[in-house]
Amino acid sequence: MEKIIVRGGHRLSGTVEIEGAKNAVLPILAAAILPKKGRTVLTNVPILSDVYTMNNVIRFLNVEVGMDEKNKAIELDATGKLSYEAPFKYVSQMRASIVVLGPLLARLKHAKVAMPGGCAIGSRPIDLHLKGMEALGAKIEQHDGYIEATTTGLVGANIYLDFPSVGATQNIMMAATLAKGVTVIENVAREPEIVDLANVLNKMGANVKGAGTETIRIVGVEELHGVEHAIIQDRIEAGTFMVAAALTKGNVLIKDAIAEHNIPLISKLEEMGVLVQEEEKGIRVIGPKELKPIAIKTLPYPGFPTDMQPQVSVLQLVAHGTSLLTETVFENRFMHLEELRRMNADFKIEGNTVIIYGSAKLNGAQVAATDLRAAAALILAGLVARNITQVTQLKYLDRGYYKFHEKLASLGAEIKRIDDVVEKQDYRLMQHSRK
Ligand SMILES: CC(=O)N[C@H]1[C@@H](OP(=O)(O)OP(=O)(O)OC[C@H]2O[C@@H](n3ccc(=O)[nH]c3=O)[C@H](O)[C@@H]2O)O[C@H](CO)[C@@H](O)[C@@H]1O
Ligand SMILES: C=C(OP(=O)(O)O)C(=O)O
Repeated sequence: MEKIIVRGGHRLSGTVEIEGAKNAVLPILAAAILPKKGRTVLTNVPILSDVYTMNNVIRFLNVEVGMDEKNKAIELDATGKLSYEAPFKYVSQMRASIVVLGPLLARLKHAKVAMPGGCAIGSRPIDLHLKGMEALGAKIEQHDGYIEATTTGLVGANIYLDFPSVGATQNIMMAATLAKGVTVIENVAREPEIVDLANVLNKMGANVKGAGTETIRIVGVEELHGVEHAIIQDRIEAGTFMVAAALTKGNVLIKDAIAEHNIPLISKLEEMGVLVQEEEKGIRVIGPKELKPIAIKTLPYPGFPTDMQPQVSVLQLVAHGTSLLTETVFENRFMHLEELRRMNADFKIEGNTVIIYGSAKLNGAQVAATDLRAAAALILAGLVARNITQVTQLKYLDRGYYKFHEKLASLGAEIKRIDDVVEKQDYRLMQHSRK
């Protein structure tokens, strides 16, 4: 079994580089289904297991996909005859695969996509995606664990989303690019990743306006063409390193991080006493001697991101005083805290709020990640825990972080990633280095 072993107590310092955003590249790979002409070349692509999974999904649909890991680029060609079915085998590995529904429907008038199901952070229905497709004129049937959508031709419509779902906004936006007439989607998600997708679609020849605001207006076009595009920086990876710096009383420059994408996080870090400076080369984060407690409530963008909630909960655990953490986006995103209890965390869950008692003297323990950001949170806790923390279930970490332990090690953390074969030897080495 692979695990990350970390010995706490080291201040992080130096410069760290951030990858392209997972949550931007995944829908953009789905968008590469749309162009009937030309190749699409994506750069600044993060090398993550989710990206390989999405590549497999669209390869199965007969899109040609060439991944160039060295240059962090992907070349895509969807000009051949495409297939309309995204099977369970791939969709079950990653919920985000549901965003192929809209592009397939737009391009082929037919899509059959396995139901993605929920995950460890809660039930994750897709009713808003389907409502949008139906409004555009698709007939939806659900059978044998699949959603089958057919249309004689999508037609623009006015759509109001009951909740600003990121995936539903992306799916409807992509479907509407090739629909006849005008589509207006209200109460849409406003995340930077939505804006990145809209930029790609517009480069492809679509007419999408308003991305980043509450209303998106799309005028359908006849066809789209391939483009070149560099994926935006990952604000959640950047945020995770900001937390690492704050937690370890460190001084870290997060290179090329975009402050505007992380305003709620930065403002909460400042409230805790962390110094956050925008510099020419990125964002510098300097941790204080003592963190102050804070109240946090997750919300759709531009509110505090749910994808930073587990990491920030570790700051709250060690802050001096009682903090509150309210999760409003997902119904079950506190599982990392139960693992952190093994490390001496003290908190009480009341509905969707956690009372975090703070001033924790975290102790190293063996803990297991339950999802992607839980994995990051447990490793962060290990950075400030006494003795050794061992984190397993790294498949979750690899979904969203590239060389996480190497980046932390380059900043001064005592951290290793090992498998069973070298485990005993490396573990002994770490024990030894302590003496
Ligand atoms: C690949 C990707 O970009 N993933 C992000 C995306 O996920 P994802 O697109 O799945 O998240 P959504 O914004 O759709 O989901 C947010 C909430 O809306 C609910 N909902 C969603 C769709 C729907 O049809 N019906 C419904 O009720 C979900 O159950 C959840 O409670 O946004 C989330 C919220 O910022 C992030 O945590 C994920 O990292
Ligand atoms: C929840 C996340 O991703 P996904 O929607 O892909 O599960 C995440 O990135 O934290």
